[in-house]
Amino acid sequence: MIFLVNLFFRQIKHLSHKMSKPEVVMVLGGPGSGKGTQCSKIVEKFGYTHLSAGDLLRAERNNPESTVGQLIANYIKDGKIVPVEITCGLLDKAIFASGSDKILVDGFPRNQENVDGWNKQMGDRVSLKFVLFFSCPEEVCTARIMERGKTSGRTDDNIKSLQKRFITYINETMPIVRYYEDLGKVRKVDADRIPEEVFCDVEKLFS
Ligand SMILES: Nc1ncnc2c1ncn2[C@@H]1O[C@H](COP(=O)(O)OP(=O)(O)OP(=O)(O)O)[C@@H](O)[C@H]1O
Ligand SMILES: Nc1ccn([C@H]2C[C@H](O)[C@@H](COP(=O)(O)O)O2)c(=O)n1
Ligand SMILES: [Mg+2]
Repeated sequence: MIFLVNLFFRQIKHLSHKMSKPEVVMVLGGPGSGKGTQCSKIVEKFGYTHLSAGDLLRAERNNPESTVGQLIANYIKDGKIVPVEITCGLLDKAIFASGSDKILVDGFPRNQENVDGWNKQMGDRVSLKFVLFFSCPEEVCTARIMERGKTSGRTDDNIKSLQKRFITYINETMPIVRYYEDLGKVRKVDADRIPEEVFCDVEKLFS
């Protein structure tokens, strides 16, 4: 009898675990604020799966069979935000393919269309833990990106694209940070310090 009761509760636990929604932390901040760098550290210390919207878009752009590759290439070079159907579709696929229940969504949502598309497609299927926001002055970010551009091979790591990315960030992404702030979801971290110091604050949010 005790064996059967134990088995029953083990099955319930197993099922509820399978049915629980992946927990998502969205990671926002200006170009070069250190989103990717800090995400790698979170992965290492806390076992999250890191999905960068920019990386997923670049992979899709580089896929010769993609029907939207050229469109993505144009948007990225111009520092504009790719239509949400594409980005959210890639994130959806990657989140559920990962099988992970702890996901970092890096660089998304970047505008109101991203928020609306996400809420519609993913709102009920994942649970938003918080939005990690890296605050960093534009001139610091610019210096970092120009340095990274010497070796990154990214088509948008040049001063012309970067200026456009910053305009997009100020005009379209900052209102989204404020939207989540009003919902009490934003955890702001000063990113204008060495990576290890930034991570000292980041890890407190996950511990
Ligand atoms: N705290 C830091 N101090 C100095 N350099 C940093 C710091 N964090 C990251 N970097 C460097 O700055 C560059 C940009 O960092 P990273 O790629 O993490 O930024 P990002 O926010 O993901 O940028 P993007 O939005 O362009 O993808 C990299 O070369 C990285 O090594
Ligand atoms: N939600 C997103 C995220 C990224 N992009 C495009 C436009 C960005 O300038 C580019 C690079 O992103 P990053 O690697 O810097 O995070 O990718 C987008 O359109 N929508
Ligand atoms: Mg990045």
